[in-house]
Amino acid sequence: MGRKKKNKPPTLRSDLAILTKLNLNTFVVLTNFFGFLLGSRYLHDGDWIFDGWLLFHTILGTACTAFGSAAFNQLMEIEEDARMERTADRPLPARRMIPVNAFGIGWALAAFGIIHLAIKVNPSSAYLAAAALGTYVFLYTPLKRTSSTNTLMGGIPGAIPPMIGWAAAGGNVFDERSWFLFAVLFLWQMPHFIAINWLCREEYEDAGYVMWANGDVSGKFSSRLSVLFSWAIAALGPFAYLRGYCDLTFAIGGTLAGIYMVILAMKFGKAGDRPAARKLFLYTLLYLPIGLTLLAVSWNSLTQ
Ligand code: HEM
Ligand SMILES: CC(C)=CCC/C(C)=C/CC/C(C)=C/COP(=O)(O)OP(=O)(O)O
Repeated sequence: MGRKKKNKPPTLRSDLAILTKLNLNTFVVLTNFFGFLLGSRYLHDGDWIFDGWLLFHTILGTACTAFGSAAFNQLMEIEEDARMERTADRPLPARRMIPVNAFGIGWALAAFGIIHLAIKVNPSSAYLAAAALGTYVFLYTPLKRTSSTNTLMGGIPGAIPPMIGWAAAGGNVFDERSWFLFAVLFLWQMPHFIAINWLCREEYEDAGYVMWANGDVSGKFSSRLSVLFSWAIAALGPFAYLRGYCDLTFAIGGTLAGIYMVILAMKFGKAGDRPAARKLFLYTLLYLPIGLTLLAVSWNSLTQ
């Protein structure tokens, strides 16, 4: 997310990509897309045909809201970001962008995103996007300075985008399947972040953040937590199958993909070193497209 190696001189374009956390939010859009796909398949006899324009408006609105929320998050953490090597070269701490400009960009993007969803998609998708922005900016971001529960709270905005997609496709937000999508993303974020958190723990400590990995030199605590959440991820396969959400493809494939995460989390605990933690982090990034694709091909429709 931040630029660590200064291979190329920063440009306005690269600074905007950092301010909006383009890489991370590309994945957010991916989960949004899968939510839409699963909602459409569920409501339309398992058909792969869906409304392309509705999908376009959903992705545009969600992406802009997420980009705007990233700018607000960075506006609130200028001093902390300046103290961490990973984030020191972001445009605000590096003073290449003045806060008022970032504020304007954040406002314009977030307001456009939410209003666009409300007008072009539906009110529930707009409410969900506003809830994601609110929990990210007003709950998670300030909590990083005071409580390690911040990671659980950060899981909330990260898990809402697939629900936005589901609701945009016409799915009921309160349907158990919509909450299942929330659970997939919520659980996934834990090993994903625990690995990064451990890798950057000294920086987080120096910046004054209260995180799970603070003081965990051996990595044992971080590993135990990631093993626990990875087992929960593996259990999503049988759970979805038994609830009738999907067929055996995700039941088996999703479970195996989750078990591999358990193995990597255990190996990280044994080795307690950076390569093992990095492997776990990279695998979490791989799991997401694999797990969501398996879920999409496996997904049952309302009439099945
Ligand atoms: C509790 C929630 C989350 C936290 C605290 C978190 C934190 C982070 C951090 C600190 C990095 C940067 C690693 C680095 O600079 O080397 C990162 C990378 C990444 N995260 Fe997350 N993340 C969370 C949720 C998500 C979600 C919901 C997604 C998307 C679905 C996501 C996708 C990514 C991707 C694609 C990267 C790698 C790209 C990059 O480093 O720019 N994360 N995450
Ligand atoms: C529609 C909408 C608003 C979606 C929001 C999706 C979203 C951005 C989720 C946030 C996930 C998260 C807590 C990332 C870590 O941020 P961090 O700020 O701790 O990372 P950093 O240390 O790199 O700044």
